[in-house]
Amino acid sequence: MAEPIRKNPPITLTPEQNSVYEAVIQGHNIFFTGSAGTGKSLILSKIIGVLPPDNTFITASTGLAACNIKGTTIHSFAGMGLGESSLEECVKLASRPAYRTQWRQCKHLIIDEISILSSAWKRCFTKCIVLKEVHRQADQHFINILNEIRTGRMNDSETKKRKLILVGSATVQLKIASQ
Ligand SMILES: Nc1ncnc2c1ncn2[C@@H]1O[C@H](COP(=O)(O)OP(=O)(O)OP(=O)(O)O)[C@@H](O)[C@H]1O
Repeated sequence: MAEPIRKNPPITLTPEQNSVYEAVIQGHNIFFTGSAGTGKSLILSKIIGVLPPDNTFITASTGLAACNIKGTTIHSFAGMGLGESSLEECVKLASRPAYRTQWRQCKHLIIDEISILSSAWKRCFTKCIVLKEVHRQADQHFINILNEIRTGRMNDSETKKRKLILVGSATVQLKIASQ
């Protein structure tokens, strides 16, 4: 007889992760971020799972990021090209029937990888949460490297250690390549 398929137990959010989830439930416009492995994707999937699909639009700033969350690009959602025209022209483009319907329907707009977009979005959120606790790996040195890559602040005195790590493990190289 075939073995029954065992499902992994659902992952419980930590208090800092839960603060993001709760803020969304409470209706905040929220920006959340954090270094690699802090659980951003996990939280996002929980949020997507709980918001009503008929009025929630899942988008990202790039096609690749959009694919990862089974969404569309923000540009495709908004219907105003790259949004580089005048305000008047953008409103006109977004008012075309297909886009007007989406905008009217939309009560929750998720934008992944939002930092890539121009900074106007920063005025839109009422809460910002930076996740600190890393769950993917316990190697603090490696975590520091990932954080430095993420913020673009490379520390010269750390370079030698970094090289040792990069040469030492193919897994690490792959992980760095994907950040
Ligand atoms: N509360 C938790 N309990 C157990 N495992 C967790 C928890 N949060 C996250 N993880 C695990 O840690 C790993 C990293 O999580 P996730 O991919 O969501 O992080 P991320 O911040 O999106 O990372 P990246 O920025 O690299 O994409 C995953 O394997 C995830 O299942």
